[in-house]
Amino acid sequence: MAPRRPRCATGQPLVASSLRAMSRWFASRRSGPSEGDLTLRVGVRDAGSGPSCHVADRRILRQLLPSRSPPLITARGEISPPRRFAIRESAMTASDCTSLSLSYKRSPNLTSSPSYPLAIGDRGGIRRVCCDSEIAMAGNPRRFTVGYALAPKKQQSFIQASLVELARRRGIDLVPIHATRPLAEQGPFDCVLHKLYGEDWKAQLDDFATRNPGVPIVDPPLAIERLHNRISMLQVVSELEIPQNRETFGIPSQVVIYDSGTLSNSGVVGALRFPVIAKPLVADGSAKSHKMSLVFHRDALLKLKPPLVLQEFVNHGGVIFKVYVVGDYVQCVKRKSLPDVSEEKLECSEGSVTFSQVSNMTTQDPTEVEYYMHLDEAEMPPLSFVTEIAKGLRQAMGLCLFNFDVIRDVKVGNHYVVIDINYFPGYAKMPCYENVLTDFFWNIVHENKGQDAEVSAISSNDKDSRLLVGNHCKMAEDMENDG
Ligand SMILES: Nc1ncnc2c1ncn2[C@@H]1O[C@H](COP(=O)(O)OP(=O)(O)OP(=O)(O)O)[C@@H](O)[C@H]1O
Ligand SMILES: O=P(O)(O)O[C@H]1[C@H](O)[C@@H](O)[C@H](OP(=O)(O)O)[C@@H](OP(=O)(O)O)[C@H]1O
Repeated sequence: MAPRRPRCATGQPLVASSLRAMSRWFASRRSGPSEGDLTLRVGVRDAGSGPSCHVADRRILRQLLPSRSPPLITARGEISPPRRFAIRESAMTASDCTSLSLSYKRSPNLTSSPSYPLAIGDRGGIRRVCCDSEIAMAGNPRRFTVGYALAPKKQQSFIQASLVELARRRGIDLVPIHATRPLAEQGPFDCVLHKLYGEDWKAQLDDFATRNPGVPIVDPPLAIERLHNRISMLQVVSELEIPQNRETFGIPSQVVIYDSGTLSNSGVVGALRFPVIAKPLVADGSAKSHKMSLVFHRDALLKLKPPLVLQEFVNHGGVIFKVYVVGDYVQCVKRKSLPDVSEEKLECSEGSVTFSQVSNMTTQDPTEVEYYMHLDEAEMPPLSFVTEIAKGLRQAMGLCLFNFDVIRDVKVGNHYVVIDINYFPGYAKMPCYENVLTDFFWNIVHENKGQDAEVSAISSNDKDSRLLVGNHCKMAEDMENDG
């Protein structure tokens, strides 16, 4: 049975359930295209407030997304950065002049076809659901090819059938690039996605970029390289100029050690508070680069092998927050991390212990199981806060695909410490990764197509779209003005 028309009476909060009801109802109408590059937008308009703003609360949209099957809803509804999100469940109520709209369209560079408003409210509150469609797509839509060059393990985890299928349905073919054959002989591609290293690969990408100046390479090797050194990696965080209010952030105190002699130099290591974590200076994804030591006392430093970074260990309650960034999309998840080190433990622990890739480890030790039971209860950092950091990092680094690891200093409570940034992390572990990545590819190839044709592919409603300039992604300027 088709859902009943949703209503929200005057004075009621605009809650997720209203939107969910609307979306179910919308889906049941079958009044528009059911395939192709569909974009769902949820808008809210109040009398006199001018153009409708997009609904904003990610929690609302998140609840909408899993309840709908693609392609009717895409994560496109989540495009706005949270600070622009005007509607909060508790902050706004329906009034007689409030209207909610759901719209879908096929392509951002088609002009709007007439909308057909569907009146749904006969008493106050939400008056109408408007379906604005752009269905005047002539003939077969053009298909796009995204070539990917990934190491076998990465390919296996990232290129899931579900991703390939969703992208295919939206007109994007994901095609492997064979590292054993010259890149110039492969293609054509509308975008090249890669996580391969080495001088030969870099030279091939350079050559490809020269021959195909309009084809985005995600991401530029030079920008990625910054993340291969743990000092330059975190330097970018300390250079961010973001107003810090309720929550603050920074990086751990650290020193870089290039030779063994320096490990006994009080002038260099004397300022560090123990315990410290010794991390290989190079972070190139090799097993060696993940091998670390938690060092309790200064004399245990002497057996370490430079080049490395000594970083003060920050007690953080055994929880790490991983913030995944995909262009302008940001998602934060929590994982387990190293447990805190108390003063007592510090005193009775000898030397150092080694560890590797803690956040990906499964827990078997029963005492650990107990310790990590509270992971679920750990409070997440505000999404708006991590999103601001993500946006700052994205712009500063010129990267679209990365995640960063943040811990909360238990001594301070609202101070966060960024400890690691990874290029092209394990996105398949991220909920809804297929939708997020497909939207990302879609935006890249379509925005790029628009640029090629010297046509602004960004409609006045698409202010939060990204522009691809050269091989870098950056936010559209007008986003800034839309806050
Ligand atoms: N300064 C710190 N204070 C407290 N814990 C830390 C600190 N730095 C690292 N850790 C802990 O060590 C783990 C590994 O550190 P880090 O993320 O730098 O290593 P990595 O090998 O680059 O990790 P990844 O597997 O995410 O790539 C973190 O997940 C966290 O548990
Ligand atoms: O393969 P290297 O370059 O070492 O990079 C790793 C990152 O360091 C890890 O952070 C990724 O795991 P997370 O996505 O859980 O952060 C991890 O994800 P994966 O093992 O699932 O691919 C890797 O991306």
